[in-house]
Amino acid sequence: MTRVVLSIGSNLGDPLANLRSVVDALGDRVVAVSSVYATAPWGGVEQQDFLNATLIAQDDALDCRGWLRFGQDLEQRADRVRDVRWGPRSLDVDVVDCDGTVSADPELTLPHPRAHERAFVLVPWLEIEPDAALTVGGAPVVVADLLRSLDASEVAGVRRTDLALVAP
Ligand SMILES: Nc1ncnc2c1ncn2[C@@H]1O[C@H](COP(=O)(O)OP(=O)(O)OP(=O)(O)O)[C@@H](O)[C@H]1O
Ligand SMILES: Nc1nc2c(c(=O)[nH]1)N=C(CO)CN2
Repeated sequence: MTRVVLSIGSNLGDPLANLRSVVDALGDRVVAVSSVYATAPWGGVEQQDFLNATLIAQDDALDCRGWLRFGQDLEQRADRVRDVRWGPRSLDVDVVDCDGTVSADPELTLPHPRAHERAFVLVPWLEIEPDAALTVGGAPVVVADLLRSLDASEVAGVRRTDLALVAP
């Protein structure tokens, strides 16, 4: 049994439908789904705002690599084109955490190497797991503390919408 934290995002096509496709594919493996947040683009590329959410899921058979492939398969199904780094995309599925595993493998770095810098990941995560912690630089850090140390303007760029993903 593995328990993962997934960050999902979209700013192309029908972003809400793209996010819903992940919840649908997970089915009863969903443990918790955050609200959907409209977020200002992170990373310096000028583009449309994103919709983002964070999910917790568990599965008896999938290992951490299996979760990576699961996400990549859904990205492909959403016709994701790999073009500009940190640019527009129909669907991005990132493995933020997988059972607390720490790995520097470039194909699957755990925890996700940039999750701790991203309010669009941490704010929704905190909503569904208020005592969440993430390993940063080899030590566990409480997500609420990570958020406090992020640039206030980035946090201010995260706006909760009244759209909600409904878990099955
Ligand atoms: N924890 C992880 N979750 C998802 N992909 C990862 C992870 N660690 C490494 N990768 C690798 O990152 C590669 C690039 O992923 P992707 O195209 O989604 O990056 P990106 O969304 O542009 O940027 P970022 O990784 O900063 O979110 C993938 O081929 C994947 O193998
Ligand atoms: N707000 C926001 N910004 C981003 C996002 C995202 O999901 N949300 N994904 C990116 C690609 O990794 C780059 N920038």
